[in-house]
Amino acid sequence: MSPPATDLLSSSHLLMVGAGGIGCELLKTLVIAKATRIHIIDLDTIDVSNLNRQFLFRNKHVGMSKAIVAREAALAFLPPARRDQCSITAHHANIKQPEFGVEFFKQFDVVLNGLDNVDARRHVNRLCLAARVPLVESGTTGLVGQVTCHVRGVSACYECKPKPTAKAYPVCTLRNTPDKPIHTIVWAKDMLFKQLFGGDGVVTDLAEAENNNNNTNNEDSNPQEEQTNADDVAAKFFKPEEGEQPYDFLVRVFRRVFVDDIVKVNGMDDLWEKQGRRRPVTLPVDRYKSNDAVKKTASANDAKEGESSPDNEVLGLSASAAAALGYDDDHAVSFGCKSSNADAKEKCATAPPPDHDAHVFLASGVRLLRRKLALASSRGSDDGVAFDKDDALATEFVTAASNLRSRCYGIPRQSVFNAKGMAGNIVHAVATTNAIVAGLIVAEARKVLRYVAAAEGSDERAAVASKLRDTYVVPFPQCPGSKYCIQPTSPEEAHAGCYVCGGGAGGITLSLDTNVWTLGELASFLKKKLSMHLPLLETDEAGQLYEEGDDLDEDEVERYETLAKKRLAELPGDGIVDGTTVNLQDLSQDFNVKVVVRHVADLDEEEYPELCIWDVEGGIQPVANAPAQEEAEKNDGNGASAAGDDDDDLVMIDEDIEVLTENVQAPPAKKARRV
Ligand SMILES: Nc1ncnc2c1ncn2[C@@H]1O[C@H](COP(=O)(O)OP(=O)(O)OP(=O)(O)O)[C@@H](O)[C@H]1O
Ligand SMILES: [Zn+2]
Repeated sequence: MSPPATDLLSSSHLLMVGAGGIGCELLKTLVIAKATRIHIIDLDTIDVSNLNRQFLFRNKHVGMSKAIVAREAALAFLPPARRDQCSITAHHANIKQPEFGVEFFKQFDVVLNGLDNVDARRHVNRLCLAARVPLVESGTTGLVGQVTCHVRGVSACYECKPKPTAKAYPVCTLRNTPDKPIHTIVWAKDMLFKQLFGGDGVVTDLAEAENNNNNTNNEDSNPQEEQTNADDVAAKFFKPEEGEQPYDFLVRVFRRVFVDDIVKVNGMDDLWEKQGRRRPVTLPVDRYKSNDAVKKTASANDAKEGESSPDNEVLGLSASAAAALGYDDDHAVSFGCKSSNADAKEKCATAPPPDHDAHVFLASGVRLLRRKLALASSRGSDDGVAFDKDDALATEFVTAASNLRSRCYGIPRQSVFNAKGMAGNIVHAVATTNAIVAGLIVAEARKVLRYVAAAEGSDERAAVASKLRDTYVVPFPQCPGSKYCIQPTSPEEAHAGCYVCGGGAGGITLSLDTNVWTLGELASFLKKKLSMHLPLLETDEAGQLYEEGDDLDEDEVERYETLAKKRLAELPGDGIVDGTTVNLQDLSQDFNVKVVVRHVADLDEEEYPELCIWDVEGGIQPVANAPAQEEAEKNDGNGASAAGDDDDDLVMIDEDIEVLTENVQAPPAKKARRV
C-alpha cells in the first residue's frame, strides 16, 4: 500500500513552472497542503498590473523576480517550525535554458505548469516525456479554466491534440483593405510599431509595400537583389534622417501612412466599388501637427524626482503621453474628451474628433522613439522597443495609430482598454478562477503521486490511473441560477499518430512554393510552428543544412547563414523540392520529427495567409478546442467573456457525465451539485 496522499505531497519533489496568476495560488496551496520540496521557475519580474490577483506580491515587490518573491512570501506565512522543513528553490529563469534539460527534470516526481503560453508548455511537455515525469497542466482565461493530466502510458501528452494557433490575417487585407478594428490594430502593432521602434534591421510588411510600388516596371533586373534594395529603401524611410528632430520625423511618418499610402491604395481601382468596398480617405495632417501641448508633451521627460538612475531618460519615457495631454479615460473611444465643459464632453462622447488620436500618435510616438534611441545608446546596440501590452506608451500609440487608420477606412474606433485587449489578445484574468484551478492542480497532483508511488503493473496503479481526471471550469447554461461549473472528465487517450509522444509514428506534410521560400524562412516557420528551441534541420541527401545553438563554430555559422538565404530548390543535394523529407531535431527538447515537403505554386494569400499548407499526418487535425479555449476564442477582445461576467457561481458536475462541448448535449440540471 502506498502512503496517504498528504504524506506523498510532503515527501515528493515538485517542479512548478510559472509563478504568475495560477502559480502564486498554487504555491500557497501547496505549502498549506504540506508540500516540502518545491522548485519554482519563472522568467519574469513583478509588474504593477499583477498585484490585483497575484497575492504573494505587494507594491514594494514591483520590478523584483516573481519566483524569488513568491518563495519568500510563501515561506513567510508558514509557522517557524514548518518553515524550517520546507525547502523552496526559486529560479529566476526561462524554463528553456539549457540547465533545465532532461537530467534536471528527472529529479522530480511531478511537474506542475502555471504558464501562459503554448510555446513554453510544449517545451515542458517534451522534457516531461523525455524524463518520464508526469505533467499536470493548467490554464485560465477569464472565468474559464482547465487542469489536464499527462502521464506517459496512461493519457495523452499535451501535444496529442494540436492547439489552435493564433489567428493570422492576410497581409493584403491588413495593408490595403482592412474592414474590422482588429485589422487596424494588428497593422498598428505588427507593422507600424515594429517598423518604427523595432531593432536595427527590422523590415515588416509595411516595407513590402514599398517593394511592390518600386519594382513594377523593371523586367531585366534580378528580383532577389531588387527586393533587398527596396526593403532597404523602405526601412530607411522609417528611420529619422541625420539631424531630423523626432517630432518632425513622426509628422513625416503620419503623412506617409495616413496620406500618401492611402492615396496610393485609393488609386487601386480593382479593390473598391467592384468588390463592394468603400474607398479610404486621407487625414489632414497639417491640422494636427502644430499643437504646442503635443510638442511639449512629446519632448518632456516625466521621470519622477529622485529617479536618477542611468536609465532616468528611459524611465521618464515610459510615462503615458495621453495622460500628460489630459486624456486619462482608458475606456473612452479615441481617448475621449478632456474638456470640463459638459456640452463639449457629450459631443466628444458621441463623435470624438480625430485630433485626439493624432495628438496621442505624435506625442507617444516621439517618446517611444526617444526611448529607443536612449536604449540603443546605453546598450551600444539597437535592439529596439518590443510591444508590451502593459507598456502605457506602446498601447496608446497602437490605439491612436489604429484609430487614425480606422478613420481612413470608416471602421469603428476603440478605447485604449479595448485596443489593449485586442493587441495583447487578452481576456482579463480573474483571481477566483486561478484559485480554483490551483486547487484542482493540487488535487490531481496527489493522484498522480499515488500513481507514481504504486508498483509498476500493480492493481493499485491501475486503480489510481482510472481515477485521474482532466477538469474544466466552463459555462453551464442549463443549471438554473448558475453560469459556471467544474467538470471532471477522464483524460484523453494518447494519439498513436502524435508526432511528439507517438515514437516517430506521426509526420507532417508541408506544401509550399520551393522556388520562392528560402531555407531561412522555412527554418523560422518550422521553429515557430513546432515551438522548437534550438532547431537542427537536415535532409538525407544534403546532410545538415541549418542549426541554431551557442556552441557553433564560426565556419558553421557562416555556412548556415549562406544556406539560409538560398531558395529551397537551390539547396545542395538536389535541393528541398517536391517529395523531399526534412528531418528536424531539437536536442534541447529531445524532440525529432519528419516533415515531407510538397511543391505547390501560387497559393492564394487570402486563403493561405502563411503561404503554405500545414497538414499533420494520421488524421490529427486541429480539433475542437478544449472548452476553456473555445470560450477564449469566442471573446471578442473587449474584455468581457462571451458568457457574461457578472456571476461566478460554481457547480460540480457528477463525474460520469460526458464532457461538455459544443457538440455534446449539456447534462441535465438535476445532476449538478452546488459547491
Ligand atoms: N518560458 C518560460 N519560463 C519561465 N516562466 C515563464 C515562461 N513563459 C511564461 N512564464 C511565466 O508564466 C507565468 C504565467 O502567469 P500569468 O498567466 O499570470 O502571466 P502574467 O504575465 O503574470 O500576467 P498577465 O499576462 O495577465 O499580465 C508568468 O509569470 C510568466 O513569466
Ligand atoms: Zn502526444
